[in-house]
Amino acid sequence: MTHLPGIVVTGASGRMGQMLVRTVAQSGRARLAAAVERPGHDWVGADIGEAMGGAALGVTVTDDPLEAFARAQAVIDFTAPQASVEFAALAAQARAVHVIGTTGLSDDQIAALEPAARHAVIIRAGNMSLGVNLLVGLTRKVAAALDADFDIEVIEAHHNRKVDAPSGTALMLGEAAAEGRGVTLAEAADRGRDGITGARERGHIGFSAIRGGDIVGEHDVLFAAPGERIVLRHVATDRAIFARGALRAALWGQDRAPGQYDMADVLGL
Ligand SMILES: NC(=O)c1ccc[n+]([C@@H]2O[C@H](COP(=O)([O-])OP(=O)(O)OC[C@H]3O[C@@H](n4cnc5c(N)ncnc54)[C@H](O)[C@@H]3O)[C@@H](O)[C@H]2O)c1
Ligand SMILES: O=C(O)C1=N[C@H](C(=O)O)CCC1
Repeated sequence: MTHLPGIVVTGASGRMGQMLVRTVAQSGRARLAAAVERPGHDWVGADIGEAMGGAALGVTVTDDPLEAFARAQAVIDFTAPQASVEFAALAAQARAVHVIGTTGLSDDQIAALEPAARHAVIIRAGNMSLGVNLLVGLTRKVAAALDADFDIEVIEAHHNRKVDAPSGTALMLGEAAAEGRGVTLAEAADRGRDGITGARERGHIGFSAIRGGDIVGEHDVLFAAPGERIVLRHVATDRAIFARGALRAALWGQDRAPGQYDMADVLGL
């Protein structure tokens, strides 16, 4: 029996789920303790490695999250908003670190995580990559240095299967821009322009979302003023960057005090 921390991957058949299964299994720093899918999914009962089209990994896909979480030290969860809220309560019951990559949570769903965070570690971020988390800091800094002559626009592009907009990353970047400006994103955000919108309002932070093909994730923060523009850009070309960040978070969370954390905490930014 190995003493490496056991990790459960939820949503194991998904784009991120499969990347996480490979990342954990090949890491040498953790072991894949379980793979969870929703009840009724074709993969439940199959070996996760074989279901992914490769060699058996000796881990059978289960639809019983609590039983799986109870056998592990951490849960890495890139699924869907309501599933992540439910998993937070179960992970807290099992005292497992819960790493949440799921995006698109409503304010109420985010608030619903708080009871679980009183008993266990939750690490949640709309983007787990090092590059984006550095870009968040740069965005805050540039926004603080510029006045409202610079219109701020966050432009994001993702694959055609993505269900939420703006992306979690775009919202992180928007929050950072708002913080730099000394305003709240709730008061400054301009989302979903269509039709006769009127001229752009000074001080607003705009969002645009592109969806197409297999784009992994691209984000620009545009600062546009009369006579000049600054563009801060991150381009993801491989989902492995998110999976590596999530595994790093799961290991970092071991032995931390219960509470809610983000990737800036994990990366020491
Ligand atoms: N934070 C980040 O760095 C980051 C990076 C990539 C994707 N994401 C987010 O991760 C989420 C998943 O993205 P994806 O592209 O892998 O989606 P996907 O649709 O390919 O995968 C989601 C998986 O979750 C499973 N699932 C849904 N409800 C479930 C439940 N109740 N129990 C068990 N499994 C359940 C689905 O069956 C599916 O296999 C999205 O919210 C996406 O925005 C975040
Ligand atoms: O593929 C996705 O979905 C992604 N979601 C995150 C977001 O919403 O920002 C991170 C990038 C990929």
